[in-house]
Amino acid sequence: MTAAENVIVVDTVTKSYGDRRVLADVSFTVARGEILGLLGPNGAGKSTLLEAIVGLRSVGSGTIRVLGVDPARDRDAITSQVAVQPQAASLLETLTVREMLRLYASFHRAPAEVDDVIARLGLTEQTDVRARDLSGGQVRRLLIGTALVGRPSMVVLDEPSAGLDPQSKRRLFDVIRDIRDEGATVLLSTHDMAEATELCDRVAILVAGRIHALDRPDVLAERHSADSVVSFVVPLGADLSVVADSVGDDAVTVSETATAARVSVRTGDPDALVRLLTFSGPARARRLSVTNGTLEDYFLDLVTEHQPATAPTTRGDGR
Ligand SMILES: Nc1ncnc2c1ncn2[C@@H]1O[C@H](COP(=O)(O)OP(=O)(O)OP(=O)(O)O)[C@@H](O)[C@H]1O
Repeated sequence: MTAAENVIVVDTVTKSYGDRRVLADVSFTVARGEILGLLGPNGAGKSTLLEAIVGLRSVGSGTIRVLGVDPARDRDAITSQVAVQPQAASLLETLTVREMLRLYASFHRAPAEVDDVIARLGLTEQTDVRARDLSGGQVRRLLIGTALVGRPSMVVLDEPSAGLDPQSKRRLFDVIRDIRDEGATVLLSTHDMAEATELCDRVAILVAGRIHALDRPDVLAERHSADSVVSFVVPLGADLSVVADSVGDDAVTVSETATAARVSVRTGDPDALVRLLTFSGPARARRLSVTNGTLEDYFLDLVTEHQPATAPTTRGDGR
């Protein structure tokens, strides 16, 4: 990838509020046509970083370039090309969905077709419904529509799918993928590991103001060092000694229902355990499944390792 393709370049950025450091040596790039997800526990610095990237916050040291310009200095270039998902408060509640999107479209030189955006968001039935009469999930989709209607080169979304039902989430993922496929760059923050795994091309994990990992979600999931979990169901009272002898008592967890026992076994060699179960394990083991490390496992590893023990302080006025 050449530097020219990098839409976002963040280089050794540091930011403090008073003597409290909230971003420390943060560096990364995001390419054109890429979806980058920012993951981090509460207070990790995600919003501060997103706001700095769209020029709404200054940084202490380091540089940020978005589409080749300094976002804090060249606000016009940023506002015309970067869409930020607005807050609900910015909706005019007496306007209908179509009126609202037409209004946002009027701010741009070459906006998308409003009815097309409405259809992509799955809001066709609500086209003539006023904003104040929409459900929470519909409002959220409309807000994202206001960001998309200007056909931006880059989109910044803060927890875009929070509060959406599974079907709306799926539709939103499709919309976000579409904008990526059309060549836009998407930067989003999320607390939802499934969303990050499914949607993001790469994920940055921010803990206590530092990026501790940045890679494809499947690569990060594999970095989780813990064992796989092999699960199966056996009849109540089944003899599990051959399993316990092979992996040790501590690795075996049994939860019993009225009719059967679900057994979970942690192991570094799931293949060997599956062979054991197939050829010489407890009789009638069924519903066998193997789960490997997930992005969430690795995320929790990093948080445990790097999160300071003290709780974050409340916000001051250090903007
Ligand atoms: N204006 C401010 N003045 C002082 N401290 C601030 C200010 N804004 C944020 N902070 C502090 O900076 C740290 C990072 O906050 P930020 O909102 O960027 O985290 P976040 O990762 O977005 O958290 P969340 O997931 O809870 O939204 C927090 O400890 C927060 O209290």
